[in-house]
Amino acid sequence: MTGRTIFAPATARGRAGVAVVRVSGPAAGASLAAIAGGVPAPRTAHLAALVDPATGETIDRGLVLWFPGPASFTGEDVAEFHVHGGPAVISGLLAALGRLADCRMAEPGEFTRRAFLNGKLDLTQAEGLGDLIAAETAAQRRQALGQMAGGFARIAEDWALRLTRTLAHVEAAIDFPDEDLPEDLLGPARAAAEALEREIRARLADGRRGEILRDGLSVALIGPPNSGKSSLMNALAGRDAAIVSAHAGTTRDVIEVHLDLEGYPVILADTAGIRDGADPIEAEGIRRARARAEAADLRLLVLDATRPAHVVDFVALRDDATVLVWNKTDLAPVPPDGLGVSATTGAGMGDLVAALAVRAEGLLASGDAPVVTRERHRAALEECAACLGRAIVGRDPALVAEDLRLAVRALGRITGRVDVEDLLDVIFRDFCIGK
Ligand SMILES: Nc1nc2c(ncn2[C@@H]2O[C@H](COP(=O)(O)OP(=O)(O)OP(=O)(O)O)[C@@H](O)[C@H]2O)c(=O)[nH]1
Ligand SMILES: [K+]
Ligand SMILES: [Mg+2]
Repeated sequence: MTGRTIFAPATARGRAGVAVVRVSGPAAGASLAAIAGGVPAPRTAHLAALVDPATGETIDRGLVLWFPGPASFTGEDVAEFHVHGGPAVISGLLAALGRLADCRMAEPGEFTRRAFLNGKLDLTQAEGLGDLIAAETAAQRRQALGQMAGGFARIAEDWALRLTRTLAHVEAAIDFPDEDLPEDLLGPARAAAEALEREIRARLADGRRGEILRDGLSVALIGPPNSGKSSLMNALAGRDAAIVSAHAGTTRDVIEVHLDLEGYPVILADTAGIRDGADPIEAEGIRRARARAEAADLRLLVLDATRPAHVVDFVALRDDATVLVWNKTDLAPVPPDGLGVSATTGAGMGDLVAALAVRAEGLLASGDAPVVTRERHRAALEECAACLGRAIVGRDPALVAEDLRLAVRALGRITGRVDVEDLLDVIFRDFCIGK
């Protein structure tokens, strides 16, 4: 498959009122001429009969749009075909496009890749776009939009520019070693590196809120057998996701449901009841329950209100990230601490959801500040901070310069468009003007 012009459905597979097929590349205009009988005015919807040039058969009547580059999503010439969203219409259009010169099906992500290569967006914005398409809750959508707007990219690029200035000063002094003592020279650079390292470390100490929001907050239901963990999960999910029975030791595998908790995404996990003396299969379930509880961002310790003495068996599992929930309050009063609910009658469920939402907000809300949303960002910032740490204690100007250079490179990888040498050129040009 060759061809510099790519095409692909922009909408999901299946039957739909409308499907959009996008074409990007040098032959995008030619594809409109060949199939829609002409190229409409830029950025204006135009109704046309869409004809397969190979057979002369009409595929559909639909809207076509023309976005000449560089003012398009990819920065290239782009054509859009808005057709009826039936499988035969789409396959007919794709087949017609595939027979045109220079045209081929796009690889996954290729439109966005071209947009990146043409400087339409940086890597964090491309990731934000992916996150927006995957967003299931309002908080995820807000975070993705913030990242698409370039908030995090601006911070990373500002840091990279500051750091490159510092590097330029160190390098300039290395080139003129007689003018200054290394100590005088490295003092300001060290101070700048220290300030930046502090800023980066502060960003990293964010409780991973951006990453957790992307993935969903992991909440585990734990407790003794038969306290009603599965009943509670079903009540929260609004469906029979897990088996409920009066038999102690019903749940063995970890069962997950996805919830939208007032805009925050939650992955709720039901687990095996924890007790001693279980058979080997149940014991494996209990091992999985403990592992999930440990990995969770938040735990709901579910106890049976008719058995308040159970609370002493679970003191070791209680911490700041654990909410105590007394279930079966339709049978017994709520013991002193914790939230009372009844999975059977629904009593207290509203309060439980509200309490969970408050916890989720505390863990995930970031105000409007851009945050680290991926391990990739975190790894780059960690590496940058580590390089700065070395530069701060370094005594040899050449080695300090090298560490600063590596620190800028690490920042540059976040957006994928910072080049140390380019930045240095700009900065040294300023130096010359000043001298
Ligand atoms: N009266 C009453 N019974 C409940 C309530 N919640 C659960 N039950 C009953 O308690 C029993 C155990 O419920 P499950 O949801 O299976 O409990 P579990 O904690 O998941 O149990 P394991 O998976 O065995 O650890 C079932 O008979 C439920 O019908 C409640 O709020 N009130
Ligand atoms: K049970
Ligand atoms: Mg269960």
